[in-house]
Amino acid sequence: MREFYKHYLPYLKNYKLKFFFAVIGMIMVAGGTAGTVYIIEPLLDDIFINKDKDLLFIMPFIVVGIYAIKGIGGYVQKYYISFIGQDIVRIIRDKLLKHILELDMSFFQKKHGGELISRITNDINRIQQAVSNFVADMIREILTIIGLVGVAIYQSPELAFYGLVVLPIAIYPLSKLAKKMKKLSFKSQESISDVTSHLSETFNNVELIKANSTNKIELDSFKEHNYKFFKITINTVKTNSLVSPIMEIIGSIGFAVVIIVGGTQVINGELTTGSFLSFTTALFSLYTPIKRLSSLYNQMQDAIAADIRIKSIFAQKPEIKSGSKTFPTQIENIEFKNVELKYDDFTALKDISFHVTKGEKFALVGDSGGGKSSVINLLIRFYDISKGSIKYNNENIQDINIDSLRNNISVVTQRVYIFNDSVAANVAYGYEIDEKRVIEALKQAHAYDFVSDLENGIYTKLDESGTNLSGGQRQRIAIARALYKNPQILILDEATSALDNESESIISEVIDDVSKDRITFVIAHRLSTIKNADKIAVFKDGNIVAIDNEKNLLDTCKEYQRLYNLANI
Ligand SMILES: Nc1ncnc2c1ncn2[C@@H]1O[C@H](COP(=O)(O)OP(=O)(O)OP(=O)(O)O)[C@@H](O)[C@H]1O
Repeated sequence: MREFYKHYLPYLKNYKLKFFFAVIGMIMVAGGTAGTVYIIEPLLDDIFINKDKDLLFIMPFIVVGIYAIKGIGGYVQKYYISFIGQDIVRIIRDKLLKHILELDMSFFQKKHGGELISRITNDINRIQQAVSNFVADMIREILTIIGLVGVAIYQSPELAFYGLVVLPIAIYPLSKLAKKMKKLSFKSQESISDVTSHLSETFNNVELIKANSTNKIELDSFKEHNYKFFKITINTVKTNSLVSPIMEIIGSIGFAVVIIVGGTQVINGELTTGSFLSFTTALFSLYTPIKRLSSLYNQMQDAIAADIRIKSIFAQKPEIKSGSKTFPTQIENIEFKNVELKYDDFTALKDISFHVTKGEKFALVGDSGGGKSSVINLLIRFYDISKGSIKYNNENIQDINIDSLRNNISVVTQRVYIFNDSVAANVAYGYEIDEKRVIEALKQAHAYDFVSDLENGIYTKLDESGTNLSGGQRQRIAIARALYKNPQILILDEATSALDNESESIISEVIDDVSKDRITFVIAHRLSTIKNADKIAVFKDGNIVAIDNEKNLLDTCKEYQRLYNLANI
């Protein structure tokens, strides 16, 4: 718990004034509660027994006054504490997403999107309870306890001793429950993360699920996760609900002793009825804040578990470090020299060497899994090499600033991302919209014809999943987006695979056109797309078996001949 607050206390420091108001509110609530208990004594002894008429008319005002103080205090405390908690959570959420987005691609390959969503939403919500409400509730309950104990001791120190001495007995079972709660909290957070992951996977693959009629399989597997979460939640409720009966049973023992001792004192005239009643009410009222404190402690375990999960993400650091040099203003050449790439223990690229100069189109072909996309991963520095070197104009890739590198490269893949925004915003993604340039890019990508037929032209809103466009149209929007950036390096990774033959041949011409003053990499299974490439690298099992133009490869490279024959069957 100390660790937890060490982590969040610095955040609380920014809210000193708000916290001060909240504490005033808490003091008003605690004072009000103690006051309601205290007034029982004058109510009974002075008004009912001594028949004090003056007090009879003052008392209703006092009662209303005390409750007003308690009510206003409660409101002030709740508002400021919620404000602090929600604001801290907002800041942590932003920080967590910023941190996650800076992590390496390898992190995202290993983590489910759903799990990450669960961390940013569910786990952080659990922390919100702890950083504000729990602190506030704890302070308020402790102040209330102090107030009530004060009243009890004031009325009768001896009875207070008998009434309160039983409390330590409760500590053992309650601490056992707290330990159990901590374990359950971990399980519960893992389980809700499974539920979220499953949901996100289901919605991402809804096409596949519907096309294969696997609704039932998906639903059954979801039901399993969902039921597991339910069971853990019920276990949590069971554990948490034990706090109350334990406290009450132990409390009743103290009360029984008080009845005997206090009752005797009242009968013998050593204690007034009012004092006795005021005391017993204080004692009764005392069990509620103590019960709440213990329950809060249990819920705190939930927040600690969430905090540990969140910290484990904050502890992840990107291994790919940005260099300090800016990307060359004019790219002249790119060189791979004896490059090796490992994904954990698996060597995906072995001894890769090639050289590309400005204006060239460099094609990568080969069987699936040959290593083509891995070369792209290296070009944009999603991964670092384990051997060899990659140079842009004789500058080592590791020395170049990553943002500046990526700002100069456009990648179009088979998987097209369309954002829930206008065509123009989709094309200019990441940059200011310049209407002229948007239209120019759309024209270059042969997309302007169908875009200008849309209801609002380039300002037509597109669906997030791009469902109001055909596959080929989406692909052309993606190509326009890549061209809008006017990149020095253009990478097309199976970018024409969704296009029909006619569109594909148009796009092939576009590629020829736009590749003149930059370096273009093209991966294509359809060899017709890359027939004009200046160099074609033939990949097999992580190696390049030959690099040449199509004519020479057809004459000399058996692997290329095999691919060519397969493509033309
Ligand atoms: N992130 C990754 N983690 C681990 N292994 C990977 C990763 N990405 C690719 N691989 C493995 O590296 C090898 C090369 O993959 P790569 O995607 O580069 O092939 P490719 O030639 O582009 O294939 P395709 O034509 O199917 O896209 C494959 O065996 C693949 O399983």
